[in-house]
Amino acid sequence: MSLSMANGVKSASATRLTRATYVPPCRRDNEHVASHLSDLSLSGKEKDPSSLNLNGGINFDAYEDIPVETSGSEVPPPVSSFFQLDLGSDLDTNIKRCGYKNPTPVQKHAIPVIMSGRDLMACAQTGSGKTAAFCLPIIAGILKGRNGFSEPRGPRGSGSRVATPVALIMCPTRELAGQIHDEANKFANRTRVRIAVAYGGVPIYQQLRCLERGVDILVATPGRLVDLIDRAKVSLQKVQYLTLDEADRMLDMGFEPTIRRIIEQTGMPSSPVRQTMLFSATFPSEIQRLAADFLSNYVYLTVGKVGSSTDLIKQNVIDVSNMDKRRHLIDLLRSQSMNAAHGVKPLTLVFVETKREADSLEHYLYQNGFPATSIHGDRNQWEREQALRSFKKGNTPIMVATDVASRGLDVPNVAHVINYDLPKNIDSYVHRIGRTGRAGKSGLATAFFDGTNQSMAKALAGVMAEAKQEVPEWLLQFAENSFSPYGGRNDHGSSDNGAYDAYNYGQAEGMTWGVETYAPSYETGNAQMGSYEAVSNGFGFCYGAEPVVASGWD
Ligand SMILES: Nc1ncnc2c1ncn2[C@@H]1O[C@H](COP(=O)(O)OP(=O)(O)OP(=O)(O)O)[C@@H](O)[C@H]1O
Repeated sequence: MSLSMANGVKSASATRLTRATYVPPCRRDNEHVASHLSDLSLSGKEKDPSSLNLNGGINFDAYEDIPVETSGSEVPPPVSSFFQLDLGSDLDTNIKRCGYKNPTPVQKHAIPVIMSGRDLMACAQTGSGKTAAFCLPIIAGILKGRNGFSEPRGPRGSGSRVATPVALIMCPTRELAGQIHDEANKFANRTRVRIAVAYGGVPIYQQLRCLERGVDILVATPGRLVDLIDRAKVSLQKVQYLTLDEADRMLDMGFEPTIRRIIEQTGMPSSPVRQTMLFSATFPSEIQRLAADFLSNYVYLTVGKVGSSTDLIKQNVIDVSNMDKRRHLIDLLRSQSMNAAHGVKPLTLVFVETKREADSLEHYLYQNGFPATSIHGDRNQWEREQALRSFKKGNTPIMVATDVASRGLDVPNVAHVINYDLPKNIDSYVHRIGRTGRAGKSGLATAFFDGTNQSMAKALAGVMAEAKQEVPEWLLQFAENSFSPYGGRNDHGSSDNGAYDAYNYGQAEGMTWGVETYAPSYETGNAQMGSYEAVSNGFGFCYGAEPVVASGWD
């Protein structure tokens, strides 16, 4: 926690409020929520949530104040427009087609670094465009024959049955892999760059068929990749670009030995022949070891503050007893829908602790006239994809979710995230609320705080203060009385499952990156479901398929 946050908490007035004396300002909260949602500036065209094109309406001024720090020698300067990047006419066209007018801060800084051939360790806030930050320069590099390769790799026409991608993007979950694959395909549209995705839980033969057509960029989860290598269906000997996305989470999930094996024992060219990019939200010592082992002369880029949320998200916390939560939720949703601009039903994501509660709350909402769906680990893949599709289209504008939906899920129009049950650690909170307020849009996050959440008070107050949010006096009082300084983090600021942020790490371990800031907001591992490379119906890994993608929920 930053000094300013800590001070903010400590400087709270000494008035002690107890739960018995405190009266939750429910009505005021609901009015506040409703007015905020009606301010979310939906234009006429955006009345139908499924038709929203948020990319065109990005408020880039919102990013102007974000602190950006770089360290490393001779860091290539940032650009201010995509065209300055000289990505090539195909990519310029595709960027326009995607509706991207200007690069986001992480893109402004990271793309020139990657295009210059340097290794990169980058960290940026949720929803700030990290995927394009690594996809665009890789595709441009392949098209331009940078790093000595101008031809697509793989079996196509080569007589070989072994796919030999020139770029490998590794990530922890099948949903994230699908999402990256989808994004990369948009950028590579009508170019000769071929992109495939491979993840576990689905029959491997479908993926093999795609790989046999030849692949330049392979997006993969570690387990399935090892399987493909062992079957001699993929060779990494030609890999020139290696990206580890959500690297910290892969480590949390126990993938380190697998990742090390893939990088060190499969014939992949070593650094600096190979260019390596590491995208991570937090910087535990394992990540630094990984960086030291696999990156050379790298640039370290940070956009935003460690473990913090973007101030695009209006955070609201309401003291409500466990017994009153349902009634309060209904009140909240009712006033939200009554006040919603132009009758728009804002997409609302409600996070709960357990799968059972997700089912039960979905049912309860339906009974009370709120079309809702749910997403959690006990639902099969078809149900999950259905739920997500229905949510995205606004048919069921409320989705009740467990933590499986907290990370990476990119549903552009989520207007409101409600932490019906607060998570156990603050990282998770930051990831959850990061499902709204994406790509320069504003969003709203409401947390229900009850007596069982006292250990979260200090961290929650800190995250709110850091994002320039108004912290209620009663929360500051809880924070003062709280025993846990980090809200589920251990003494080093680490979340329960191991990762911690550079800021806390820097304080605890004397780390000097030359910056005081950093890290965006990924949550760390979620043990709710056993497998992270779980089942899919097979959509999404052949070209032209239209996958329902969402990362981070498994
Ligand atoms: N330059 C841009 N202009 C407009 N929209 C953009 C731009 N870059 C990215 N986006 C859009 O912003 C959204 C968020 O991007 P992305 O999913 O890459 O964020 P992220 O930083 O990886 O988020 P998370 O940390 O939650 O995974 C996506 O819908 C993406 O299409």
